[in-house]
Amino acid sequence: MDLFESLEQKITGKNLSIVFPEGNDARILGAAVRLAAEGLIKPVLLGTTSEIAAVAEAKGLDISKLELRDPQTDAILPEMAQAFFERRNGKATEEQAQAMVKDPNYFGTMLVYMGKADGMVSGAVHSTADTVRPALQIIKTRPGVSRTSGAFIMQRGRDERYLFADNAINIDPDAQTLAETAVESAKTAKLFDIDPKVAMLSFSTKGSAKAPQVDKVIEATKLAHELAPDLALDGELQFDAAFVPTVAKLKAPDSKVAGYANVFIFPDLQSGNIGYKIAQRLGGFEAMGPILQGLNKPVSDLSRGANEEDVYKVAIITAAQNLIN
Ligand SMILES: CC(C)(COP(=O)(O)OP(=O)(O)OC[C@H]1O[C@@H](n2cnc3c(N)ncnc32)[C@H](O)[C@@H]1OP(=O)(O)O)[C@@H](O)C(=O)NCCC(=O)NCCS
Ligand SMILES: CC(=O)OP(=O)(O)O
Repeated sequence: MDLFESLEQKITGKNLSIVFPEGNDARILGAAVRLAAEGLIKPVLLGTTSEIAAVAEAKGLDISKLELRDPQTDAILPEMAQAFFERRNGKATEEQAQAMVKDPNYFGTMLVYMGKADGMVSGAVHSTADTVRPALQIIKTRPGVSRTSGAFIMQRGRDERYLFADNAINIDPDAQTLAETAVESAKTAKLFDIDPKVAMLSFSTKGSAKAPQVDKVIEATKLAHELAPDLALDGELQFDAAFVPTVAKLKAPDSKVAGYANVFIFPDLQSGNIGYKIAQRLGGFEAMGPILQGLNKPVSDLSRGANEEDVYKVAIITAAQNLIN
């Protein structure tokens, strides 16, 4: 079955609502109208109603099925500011809380935190840092996960599909963060009908190079095995050893994962972010994400290079994350 047919089946009838803080962006508006018309999710768009209406009119879109909320004037603001103040627990004053919840990314994140929406999709206009920081501060990670990470589903054609992580969040992850990223990525992969075989990537395969950066991946592999003993996972592996069976036979002949990996864990954000964009722009893969993993509730960032179709797909993925979290 096609990936999106499968995800759509999973969310149909669940009446899940997704909040879009960038409500007056034409790509967001187009995707939201389509999602509502197809009855897949209930979109909640943030922004000034007149501005959203003007963009919709210019695009010829009917926004009658969308819920619009203005973070500057919404009646929930006092209750939200109090909930924010309590959640920040000494890290914001009451005055700061009242001001911060008017920011669309904070307002949207608070709707999710307060159970008024089932997920949030932002980042078509805002940077990753501005998009995800409210989620890190308010929604926070699930028990057992100390750091959230960002994954991409990489798809080419109908059936060729891999999961890459972390391509978005942790700049220089330590071994524990890498291990958690690997375990969370395997869970995310299952949502996309990938039977996970996880490769811990490096510039070294099984001791072929010596460096502190390699030691980190070796340690992360050990920790990941401890966290998830039944998971098919191996490292440290170069990408060719992880992916190409003939190379795997030469470089890692005893590995059950090498040559057949479909979940790739990058050792740092330089390699991860560069790696996914090369596969996307040179390799012809569609890159869906970044999907934030390990949070208590689903929040997704978008690349600022995203188009309307990307927004549509990331919203469906975000809604579907409710079913694994
Ligand atoms: C994600 C990112 C914005 C966090 O940076 P930051 O806001 O400066 O982080 P801080 O250390 O000030 O932490 C802010 C809060 O988030 C939490 N946090 C930070 N990183 C976290 C992570 N990976 N997982 C969970 N929580 C995290 C901190 O614990 C802190 O919480 P607190 O305020 O309740 O104590 C930063 O790591 C970043 O810029 N990453 C790269 C993003 C990027 O540009 N990617 C490329 C394009 S996709
Ligand atoms: C994920 C990512 O790289 O986002 P952006 O292109 O917006 O920096």
